[in-house]
Amino acid sequence: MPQELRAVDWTGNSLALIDQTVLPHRTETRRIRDVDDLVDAIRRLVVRGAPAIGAAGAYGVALAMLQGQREGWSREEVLAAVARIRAARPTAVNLMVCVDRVLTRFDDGLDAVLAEAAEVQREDVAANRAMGAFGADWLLKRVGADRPLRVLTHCNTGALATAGWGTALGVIRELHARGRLEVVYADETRPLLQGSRLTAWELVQEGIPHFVQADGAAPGTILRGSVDAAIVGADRIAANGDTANKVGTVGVALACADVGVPFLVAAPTTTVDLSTATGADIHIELRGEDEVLEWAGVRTAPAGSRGHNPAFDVTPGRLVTGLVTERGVLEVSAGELPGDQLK
Ligand SMILES: CSC[C@@H](O)[C@@H](O)C(=O)COP(=O)(O)O
Repeated sequence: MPQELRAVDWTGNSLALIDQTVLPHRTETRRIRDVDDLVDAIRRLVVRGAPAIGAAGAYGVALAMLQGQREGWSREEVLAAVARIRAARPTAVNLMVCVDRVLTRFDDGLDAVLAEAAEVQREDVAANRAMGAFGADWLLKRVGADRPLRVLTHCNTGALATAGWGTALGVIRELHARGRLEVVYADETRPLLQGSRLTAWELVQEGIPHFVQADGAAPGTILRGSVDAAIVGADRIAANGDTANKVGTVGVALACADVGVPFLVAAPTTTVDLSTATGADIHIELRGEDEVLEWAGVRTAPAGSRGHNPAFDVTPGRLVTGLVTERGVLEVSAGELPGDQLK
């Protein structure tokens, strides 16, 4: 993928989002000018991935201000619209953190808000680049093999999921750039296929060798010894290291722990939520039943079945071998995260 690709971009008076619901078959950009359309885009995963929805939320403050100017909203109405953006999805803490950060410039006017949102975006790309280097260094040392590595990843954590480059996929891209990557096992990521549609698309753009596999294949692939490390992203990391990420992640972590394969979480410090004590306190988004009862809009489960569709699961901190942030790698399985190193 060309590095310039931006999942979230500000055009001057609107937000341009690459529509991730139609990839990889079509590359289309949605122009968003209204708060309702942004909330809908976040909920339907037109824009998705914790850092990318953080960036969209940051620009969403400017969007609400502009819509407020056009439609004569009061200050309270603009702030209520911002609150709706902030609550569009509950699990990824980046959305709340980025909206709150940009809101601190609200009283300084639109230009100040836009400058802060642009800074959120710039810092995210820089954090991803740093994580790529730290994660690759750590993995090569930890695995200690003098051959290229075979890594497994779950969901999509690349340029599409961030302001640019990627978190876990950024580490993978860095390994590839260093000539130290043999192959990626990309879990397809049921039910919305972020792995087979989005990660595989990014890997094809980058010329990175990969297999797409069913989520159910992941533990077996790890137990067979075909994987040197698993690398995933995160939507929220609690103070004790418990990590919410796309549903299916915890099975990967359990298999890695069983065979002693490193399980690495790559996430910027904006994903770390020290005010949430443990994973049990993380609000896990429950999505519509149809996403699991249907396939491409056609009902597959029998009439009478109910669907259970949590979008995320929580991997206990004890199963996380290392947490890569823009500051370096923390080995977290020993217990509580050292908060002073993360904020
Ligand atoms: C760098 S993205 C990290 C996480 O946000 C990612 O792994 C994930 O779970 C995304 O879920 P999604 O529902 O597609 O927004």
